[in-house]
Amino acid sequence: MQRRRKIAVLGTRSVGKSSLVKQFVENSFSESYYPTIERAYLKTIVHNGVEYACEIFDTAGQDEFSPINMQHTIGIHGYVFVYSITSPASLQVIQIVYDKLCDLAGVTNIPCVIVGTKSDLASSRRVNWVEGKAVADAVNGGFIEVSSKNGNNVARAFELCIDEIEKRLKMTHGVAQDHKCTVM
Ligand SMILES: Nc1nc2c(ncn2[C@@H]2O[C@H](COP(=O)(O)OP(=O)(O)OP(=O)(O)O)[C@@H](O)[C@H]2O)c(=O)[nH]1
Repeated sequence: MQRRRKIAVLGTRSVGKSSLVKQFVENSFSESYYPTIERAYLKTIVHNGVEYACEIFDTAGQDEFSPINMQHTIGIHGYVFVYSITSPASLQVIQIVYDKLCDLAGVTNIPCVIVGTKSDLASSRRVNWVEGKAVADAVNGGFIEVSSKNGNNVARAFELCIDEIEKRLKMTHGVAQDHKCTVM
């Protein structure tokens, strides 16, 4: 049976959210930067022998002052929080956005994966692997570094998000079901 999973991709501006989603869904990458308004993508994947119909919401960038859009909470099963390995500030924003989401939802934990993008830009790296992993550990989420330019680890990032969602559904329902793990 196919399972439907809704995933929201959050993170500050220009970290590579759209590039990550487009590489995953369309296997394409562009060096150009077009600020995102908001867009949903559909992609079906098979992971651990189960078919998942994923609805992926690519959001406009948030910063530490952005209010959380309610559309980013209702019906969402899990989150991909994106920062760039070239920007320490973008990693800090993740913790802030995560805390705001938890406050809004009245929960202490949200199924998520922390994704460090632009891993191909080794000479511009300003956030090391350990620093990214520490934030992921603090929010109890998965962690991975990816390059949307060369495709490295992109699919794995979404599989890790599915893993976190399934873990949560098993905890709340005893067995992974098609329920929405609505954080509201
Ligand atoms: N080298 C490299 N560049 C990347 C990578 N991912 C994104 N970029 C570049 O970074 C810039 C911003 O990427 P976007 O995907 O538009 O970023 P975004 O987070 O969706 O931006 P907003 O819509 O403003 O929130 C673009 O010029 C991309 O080409 C990557 O993995 N490697």
